[in-house]
Amino acid sequence: MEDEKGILFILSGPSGVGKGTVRKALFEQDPALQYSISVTTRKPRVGETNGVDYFFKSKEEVEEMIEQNELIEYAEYVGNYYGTPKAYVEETLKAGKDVFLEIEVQGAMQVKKNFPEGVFIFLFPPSLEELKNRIIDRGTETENLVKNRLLEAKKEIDMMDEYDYVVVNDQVKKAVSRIQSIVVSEHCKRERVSKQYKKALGRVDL
Ligand SMILES: Nc1ncnc2c1ncn2[C@@H]1O[C@H](COP(=O)(O)OP(=O)(O)OP(=O)(O)O)[C@@H](O)[C@H]1O
Ligand SMILES: Nc1nc2c(ncn2[C@@H]2O[C@H](COP(=O)(O)O)[C@@H](O)[C@H]2O)c(=O)[nH]1
Repeated sequence: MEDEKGILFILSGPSGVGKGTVRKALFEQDPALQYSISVTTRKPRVGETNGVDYFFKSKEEVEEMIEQNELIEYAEYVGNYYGTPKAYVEETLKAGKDVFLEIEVQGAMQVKKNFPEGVFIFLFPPSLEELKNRIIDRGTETENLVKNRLLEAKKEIDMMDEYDYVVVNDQVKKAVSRIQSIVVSEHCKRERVSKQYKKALGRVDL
């Protein structure tokens, strides 16, 4: 279906649940999927690259992007701005490719207003204890930031009913397989109603 638009998938869930890990594993399996790189005012972590993990920006630069309406959504999360550049998402969907956003819940709720046709997936931890251990073991946050992220996590989990799908990340492989099923299912749904698909059937004399 070449001139069909791609599907926008929104993957969210609390910090440390494994969104990045699962998304990277999913993309290894399906290189056709496209990742929307966010802007952030957070400082890069060891091993993170500008233009790969994030576009690292100053507060003023992100505020200018907000002012110029260049972001689909943005949020202030634990002291930093995070946002999704509009142009990349719109152009990639228009080109018929599926786009994944990996964003927190406040931002996801803004996307829901502007892209109600998006597919909203909430990644869920096996337990809060496991979530805490994953953030601590990642070793990227100070004790205070771990605490703040866990406080946000509780609020985020309260919003999970707003999502189309909830996927438990007990094991990365299983979570990837569940998301792959969602991607396939959403494509089937749209092909079923696609005018082009009906046209492609052609006519036959009975
Ligand atoms: N299924 C899993 N089982 C055990 N550990 C996991 C699993 N998924 C991810 N992890 C680990 O949990 C930690 C957090 O994962 P990751 O950074 O992908 O989370 P995230 O949701 O993207 O976090 P953030 O929102 O803070 O960026 C990492 O150290 C990762 O290796
Ligand atoms: N609303 C948005 N949230 C985003 C975006 N990009 C990432 N995120 C989320 O922020 C938190 C913290 O990320 P971290 O890299 O500092 O651990 C996490 O939940 C990310 O998914 C975005 O563009 N908009």
